[in-house]
Amino acid sequence: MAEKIGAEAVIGELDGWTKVPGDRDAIAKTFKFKDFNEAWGFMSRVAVKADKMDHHPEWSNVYNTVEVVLTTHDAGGVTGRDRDMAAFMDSIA
Ligand SMILES: C[C@H](O)[C@H](O)[C@H]1CNC2=NC(N)=NC(=O)C2=N1
Repeated sequence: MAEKIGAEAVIGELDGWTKVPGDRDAIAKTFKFKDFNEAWGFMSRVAVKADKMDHHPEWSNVYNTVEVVLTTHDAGGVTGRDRDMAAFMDSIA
């Protein structure tokens, strides 16, 4: 199982990610795109990556905005898998 490293460690390394409020150890970011087509393209690429990694975001989409929360349920918090997924999202957004 992936080891919990914690939200604070990861938000210190990445731009624009924050710890979710409350007790839950998870990181969040809101991605804004030009329009729905750009947002959906991003989600499609992330979906392929998530399927390959077997690591899945919690997310929602409204038009050009994608809100993402990442945590590792199995580990009860943020792990390197979340950091890798967050970095991938940043690299293609
Ligand atoms: C059985 C399967 O590998 C697990 O349920 C995976 C799937 N995707 C997952 N995604 C996330 N974000 N956290 C997990 O703990 C997780 N576990």
